[in-house]
Amino acid sequence: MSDSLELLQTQEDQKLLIIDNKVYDVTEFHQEHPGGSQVLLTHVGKDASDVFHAMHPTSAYEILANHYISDVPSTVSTGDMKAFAQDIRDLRDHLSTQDYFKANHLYYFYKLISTLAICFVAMLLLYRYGQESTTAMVFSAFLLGLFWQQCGWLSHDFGHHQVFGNRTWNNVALIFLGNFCQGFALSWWKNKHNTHHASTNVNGHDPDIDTAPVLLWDEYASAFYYGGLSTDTNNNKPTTATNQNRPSSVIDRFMAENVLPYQTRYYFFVLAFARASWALQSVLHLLQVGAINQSTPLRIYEIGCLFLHWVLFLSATIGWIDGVHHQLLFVILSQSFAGYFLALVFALNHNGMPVISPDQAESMEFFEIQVITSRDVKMGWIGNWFMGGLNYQIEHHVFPTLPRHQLPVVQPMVEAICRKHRVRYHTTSFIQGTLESLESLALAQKVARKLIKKST
Ligand code: HEM
Repeated sequence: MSDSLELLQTQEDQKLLIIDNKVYDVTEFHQEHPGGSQVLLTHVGKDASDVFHAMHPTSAYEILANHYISDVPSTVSTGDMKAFAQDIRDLRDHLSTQDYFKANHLYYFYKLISTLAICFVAMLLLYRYGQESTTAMVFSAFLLGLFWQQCGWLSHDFGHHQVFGNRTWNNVALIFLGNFCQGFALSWWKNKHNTHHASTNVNGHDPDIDTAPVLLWDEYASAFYYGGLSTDTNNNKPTTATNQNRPSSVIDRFMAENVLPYQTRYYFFVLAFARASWALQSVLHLLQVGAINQSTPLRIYEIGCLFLHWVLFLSATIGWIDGVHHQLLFVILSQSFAGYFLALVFALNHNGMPVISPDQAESMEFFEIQVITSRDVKMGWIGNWFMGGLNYQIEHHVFPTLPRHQLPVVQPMVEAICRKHRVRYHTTSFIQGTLESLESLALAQKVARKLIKKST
């Protein structure tokens, strides 16, 4: 791969990438890229073949042709990993010809109706008993939290275009489930989530592991965060793709000295705020940046759905619950339940799995990175339902557009290829996976304690 990439060392501002042994110039295109500029920039200067095939419909191939500039000789990274990646590509082609990528619409109809039914029961309870029974109000908050979580998984499927062949319909469903039902601005999520898929667990590029100053997930993050603090004083803070705008402030230092060295103690407490914090970030993103490269009707629909969500949620809370204390309790409980239901699953997907430096990522195959940084979790049917199929995280990362109901079918095929090529394929239980995440927090915390001692 490195031989090919030398061809990409050109004029300073030119942005080139390789797809299927052809060089493309995206210097101007990246700003109008329909998936957003950020995600495309993660692969400038690299071989983007597999990530391109994983994320695009056939219509994108026509646009690609407009940016072609030259061919490169066919040389790829190490022999073993080249063979591994080729086996995964062959499997993808096989699955595609056998229609595995075509969703069962009946399955998704059932998912939609059963998910909306949870909301209906939650609202009915609140409407009928919200004024007289605290237990009913608490149970309603629990169900609403569960509804938001399930909506999250369903919008995730539409967001990856797993359901409809027509991408506009996927976006329409995504915005209904995400913005209207769940209260998240989906443009924010799409941009963040697709960047996460393009550079999973790559330090400084994957926004999902950039959670400082609240949590540090690995020793790189600790070293970077504490290193940044010491260079701050010289106004010389290092920057990466995801943290360019991170403020350097008294708060950072306070967190570094008094909070982050104890992160394992407050980890479970902080999960309660996960949903509220994501919702707030997403609304702010929509107001500041706007919906990414979408048509005007979709933008209006996105903003309108989000506005309606919060108006209806607050109206039901104020109208159907007696007294400010109970109203406040309902808001806090419903947001916290959803926070736990979402974050406990997210933490299992990649936290505690290897974190890769950008230099290492350069010399690795896309599929190799996806497999070794993801974790599958063995669950029964209730667990599968609760985790929304994300417990097949490895298969989802290898084939993001594969419909959820196909993940268990494809799982043994992906595992067999990994075993054949001795690529680490990690499967574990819910509890063991959570303990692994905690261990990585503990390690990062240990490093943080050493670094803060050094800097004082
Ligand atoms: C010259 C190269 C590229 C071209 C011409 C291109 C073109 C496109 C087009 C046309 C779409 C819209 C597809 C649709 O919804 O109809 C799209 C979406 C997208 N692209 Fe690219 N792309 C390029 C490179 C990349 C690279 C390198 C990445 C990842 C690193 C990437 C990631 C995405 C993502 C995540 C989406 C959003 C899919 C969604 O709607 O969820 N693209 N791209």
